[in-house]
Amino acid sequence: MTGRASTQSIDKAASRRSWRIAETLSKSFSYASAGVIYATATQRNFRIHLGMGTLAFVLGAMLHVSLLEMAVIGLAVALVLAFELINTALEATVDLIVGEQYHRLAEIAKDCAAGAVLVVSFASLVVATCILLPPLWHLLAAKLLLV
Ligand SMILES: Nc1ncnc2c1ncn2[C@@H]1O[C@H](COP(=O)(O)OP(=O)(O)OP(=O)(O)O)[C@@H](O)[C@H]1O
Repeated sequence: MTGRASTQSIDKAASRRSWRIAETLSKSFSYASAGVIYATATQRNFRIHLGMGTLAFVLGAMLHVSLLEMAVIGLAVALVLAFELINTALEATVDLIVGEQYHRLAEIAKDCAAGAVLVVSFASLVVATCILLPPLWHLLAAKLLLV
């Protein structure tokens, strides 16, 4: 079997097992948007990260950081939000499998997924601080010296 033929047969097998499939690109986009809307509506941490990300963008704009620095902040914020979405997906999958029962492996899976979010959140905070703190410090120092 060629590579393409085997990919097609895997796709067919996967679609047979799915309750619903995205037949068009626009439907695929709308299902993905539904995931983001769900996380925003139900996940407190997602909302906190969204707020922090917005704050970083506003600060960046106010401090006139370069376009490249804004792009780095954007990537850092997107990374945290994407990890939060994956964490939410994993939590839902674990709950689907074990329900309300305690299972040590469910605990490990959820704790590790939350740990992954913590690691990227911390790294993104360091990145944003490295970019925003020097100009913020200059601005505050200039204001204090003028007073
Ligand atoms: N079925 C389970 N078996 C064992 N431990 C579990 C189970 N479900 C949850 N836990 C434990 O409870 C913690 C919180 O689980 P929960 O599903 O509420 O995640 P959460 O608080 O929504 O996580 P996050 O803050 O990352 O969104 C998990 O990190 C895990 O330690």
